[in-house]
Amino acid sequence: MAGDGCEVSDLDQDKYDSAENVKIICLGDSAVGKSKLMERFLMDGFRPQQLSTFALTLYKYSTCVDGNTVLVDFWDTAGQERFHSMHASYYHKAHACIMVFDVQRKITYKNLGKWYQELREYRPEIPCIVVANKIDADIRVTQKGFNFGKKHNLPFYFVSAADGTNVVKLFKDAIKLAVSYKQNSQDFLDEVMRELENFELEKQEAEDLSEKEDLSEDGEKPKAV
Ligand SMILES: Nc1nc2c(ncn2[C@@H]2O[C@H](COP(=O)(O)OP(=O)(O)OP(=O)(O)O)[C@@H](O)[C@H]2O)c(=O)[nH]1
Ligand SMILES: [Mg+2]
Repeated sequence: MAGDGCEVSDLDQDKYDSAENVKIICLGDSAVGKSKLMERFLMDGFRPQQLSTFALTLYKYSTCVDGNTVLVDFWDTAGQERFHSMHASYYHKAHACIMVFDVQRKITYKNLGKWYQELREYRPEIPCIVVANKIDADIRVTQKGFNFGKKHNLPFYFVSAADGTNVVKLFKDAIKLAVSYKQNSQDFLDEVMRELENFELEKQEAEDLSEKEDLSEDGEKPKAV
């Protein structure tokens, strides 16, 4: 992405502290359609960027929420989810999560519990939307009750990356939730992290100061008369 000035800060998590940036992550078993959903939503203007070191793809998207420009980074994984565990940095400073399962494979629905548990370990309070993908394969699945959403009090959508059903709604809602989370949250972990960062800074300052004092003491030793 030459020339747009983004390359340096792409993985600079501090940018998510600024008001206009939000980070939305996607979770779920391999092959449930996470990437296809993102591609379907971003088709007109998506700019995939393969960062092989981190094995993830960032999709950048700019939109307007309540009259303000919002830059969204959608984070998509490239394979690690097969091991049912993501690197902590994937969750770090995320503002919303889209959690996907495949209506054709029961196991991917069963595994939502594991994904949700891991999500909550890192991000106890961010909004999370549960998504039943591939409904085009058999529309009758929409008659079924999938209780995971209800059980955890999470919004639930039937979607299809293949024919586009509900995809725009899903992503627009996810962005709104991410922005409102960012504006209103008093996420306990965020607070703790901020406190810890301040604490580290203060500690460092104190150490620097005492080093200086030691030095000046050395330099001003009373001379023997
Ligand atoms: N019928 C149908 N197939 C879909 C749909 N979405 C994705 N697929 C297919 O499912 C397969 C997996 O889709 P991906 O988007 O690559 O899945 P993923 O979750 O990103 O998989 P990993 O990157 O391995 O974690 C592909 O063959 C897609 O064509 C859908 O809505 N309907
Ligand atoms: Mg993928």
